[in-house]
Amino acid sequence: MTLNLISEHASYGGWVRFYSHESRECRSEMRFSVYLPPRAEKEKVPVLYYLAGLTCTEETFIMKAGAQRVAAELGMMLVAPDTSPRKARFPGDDASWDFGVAAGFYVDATQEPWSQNYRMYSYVTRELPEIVQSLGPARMDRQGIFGHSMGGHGALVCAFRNPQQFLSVSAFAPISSPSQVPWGIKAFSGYLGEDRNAWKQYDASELIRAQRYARPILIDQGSRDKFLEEQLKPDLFADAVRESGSELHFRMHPGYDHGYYFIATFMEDHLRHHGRQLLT
Ligand SMILES: N[C@@H](CCC(=O)N[C@@H](CS)C(=O)NCC(=O)O)C(=O)O
Repeated sequence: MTLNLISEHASYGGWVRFYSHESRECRSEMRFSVYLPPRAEKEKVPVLYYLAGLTCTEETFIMKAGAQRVAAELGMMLVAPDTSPRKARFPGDDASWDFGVAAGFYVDATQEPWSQNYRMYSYVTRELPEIVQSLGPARMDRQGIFGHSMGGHGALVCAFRNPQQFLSVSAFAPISSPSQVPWGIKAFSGYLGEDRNAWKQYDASELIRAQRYARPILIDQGSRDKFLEEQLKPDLFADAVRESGSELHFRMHPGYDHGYYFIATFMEDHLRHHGRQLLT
């Protein structure tokens, strides 16, 4: 596999890098961004994956979330993949912003034609970590994952299904009960088909109801998020967590909306949350 360095930019004493490569799982070009903290020049560091939301790219997080300063201080590597394949094209894949291009929902699609390339779950949990390992300075025994909205859903699912791999998890405004909200129903019907049993493995509420997650889960939510009532429904997830006996730190922030001004405000708290699990 050839990794193509698209660009690099000095940042807080470390490096922001953008890469592209031919993906084994997605069978087309994929892109991701990386932040290497200064400490990575001298020793291996923990790695924290960030999954972005609908309409986002591998640039959104690294440009808007303001995570590099604290990642540099803590000595944590950041990795943010794109939200879907882009070069594999199918009819209707850009007809709406909540399905198809930039809306991969971090699942392995089973329905044609999406199943040919839309394999974001395997990409994030298997292929991307292999690539990260090949970069050199990542401690692969210290991986965490977080994300926003569709990416918050992805992060919770990846962590709950792979608790040995991802030792910490958090989310901003996640779609945490996708089987019960319009965004999730549309995506899962299209990518996974109509059998709702197949949806459970990608539904954070269903997954946590069936197991106790051993580490604290941090979720931040803005009260003025226009998607809160219809798409996010954090109460459903909180109920499921309660049933499982897991530890949820859910914070509702008055006045904040769904966007990156909200995310940037609480980014430091999330990085320190992951640092507490990973920097040991
Ligand atoms: N296009 C949508 C908004 C999509 C949206 O809010 N996307 C979120 C993730 S679900 C995001 O992070 N957008 C990128 C940004 O805010 O920079 C709309 O018209 O309401």
